[in-house]
Amino acid sequence: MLNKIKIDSESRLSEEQKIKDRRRNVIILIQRYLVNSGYIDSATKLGTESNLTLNQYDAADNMDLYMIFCEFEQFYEMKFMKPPKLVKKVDGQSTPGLPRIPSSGKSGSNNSSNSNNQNAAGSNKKNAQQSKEKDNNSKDAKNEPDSLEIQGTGVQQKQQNNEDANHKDWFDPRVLKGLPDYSDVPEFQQLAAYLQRDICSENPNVKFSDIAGLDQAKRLLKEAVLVPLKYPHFFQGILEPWKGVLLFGPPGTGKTMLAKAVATECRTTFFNVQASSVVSKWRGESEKLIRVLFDLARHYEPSTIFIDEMDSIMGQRGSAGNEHEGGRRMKTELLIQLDGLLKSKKRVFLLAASNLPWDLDIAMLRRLEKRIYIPLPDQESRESMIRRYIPQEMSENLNYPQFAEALKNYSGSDIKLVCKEAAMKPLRRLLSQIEDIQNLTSYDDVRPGPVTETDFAEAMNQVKPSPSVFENQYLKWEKESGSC
Ligand SMILES: Nc1ncnc2c1ncn2[C@@H]1O[C@H](COP(=O)(O)OP(=O)(O)OP(=O)(O)O)[C@@H](O)[C@H]1O
Repeated sequence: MLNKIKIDSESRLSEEQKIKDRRRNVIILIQRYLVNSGYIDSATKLGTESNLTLNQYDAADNMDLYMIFCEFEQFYEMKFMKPPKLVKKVDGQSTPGLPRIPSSGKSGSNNSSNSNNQNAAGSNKKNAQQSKEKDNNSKDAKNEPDSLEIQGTGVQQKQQNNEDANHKDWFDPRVLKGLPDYSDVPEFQQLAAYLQRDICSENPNVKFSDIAGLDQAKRLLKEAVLVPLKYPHFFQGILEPWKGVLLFGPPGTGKTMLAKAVATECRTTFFNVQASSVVSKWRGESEKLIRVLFDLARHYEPSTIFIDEMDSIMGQRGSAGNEHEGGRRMKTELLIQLDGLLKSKKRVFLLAASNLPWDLDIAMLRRLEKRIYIPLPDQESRESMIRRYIPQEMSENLNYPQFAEALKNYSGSDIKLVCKEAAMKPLRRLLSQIEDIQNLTSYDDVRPGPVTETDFAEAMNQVKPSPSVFENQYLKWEKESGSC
């Protein structure tokens, strides 16, 4: 026993020593870089402030910071097929936790004293370094906007700084963290790799503002995920954020879009699970898959798990006498995982969607704390969808309110189909004219004509609304079991 304590203590000390050495090395390498670049004052100040000077230690032969950066860039590019983002633009305002360096006054005088102290050799080297850095910076600037951020720790900070930034690369840095260690269970490793590849999606790039209407659902989802991530200290005790939300309603009304908007705007890692395909693909293994799914979501927190068609895996237990044993085990595992989620402090959020909420298992329903009805779009939402898909400049005086009224009972995805069909009509007319024109050398100035009222009316006749026989049933269920 004593021996074990001694070994543990020695290994802890050795780990601590390694960390100290690493920090010392970083300071020394920075000082050497500053001196070589002619920033003598800054190097001296750093030496004084850190109590570490180049008289005590110096960079080893053939070792300098610039070279380390180059090698890191090469390694990263080889591994991820793109250059790393090492620095990011800031807005010049204060950033939480980081003291800002004044941009004038003191630093200006530093610069001038710097120049006094520079020797010729240092100055030459500095110019060479600066031009090399300029090349690199301009290369970086093209690849803006995100910084290299590992583990998604600065979620709130990134939200403030990059609200309008292009979200293209936001997901990759978190994945840099690698998969959890399943070396003792290779089977789980395989499942984790599958989940990461096929289910853990890149930035879905849907904003709440892309979704027409559904204001109450948007408000609630923001309250459940976005606000607690931004202001975690308000959401303690009884105000713990919601962990499980059910979106129910007819098909094609924007449930998946809402889930994607949550993931995009809250910058959470997004796991998009199509329940029926998981069950058929992983028959017999699906309970393990559920376990690894929640493991991964915790690992890459903050995360959103979206399970579509929840009723296909969480139908009432035992109701179908011939229920598959594997299916039963999977349901149980899902309930266990949800219990864990509700108790844990990890920022993992489950969003489930169902067209048949009355078929859901009661135990499951109890764990989905909020149940929100996503109805067919109202007049205003229908009009805004038509305007988005066929904007005024594409149409010939379309009477938008009138067509929105005529599309009552159409879902969002039905409306999209109608608009697509209507927009195809002028294109078809154009294509048939092009076929008749001999010797057409350039298509550059050839454009389809506007969408006319007749085009739209014909498209409406062609695309019928998907039958929504359950509308009354949804309302009844919302009255009895909804919660928002
Ligand atoms: N409220 C909406 N605003 C804008 N577009 C919408 C809206 N609702 C639906 N759509 C359009 O319909 C398509 C399908 O929507 P979505 O996949 O979110 O529906 P869903 O409710 O998840 O359907 P299902 O229940 O069949 O999975 C979207 O890609 C979008 O183009």
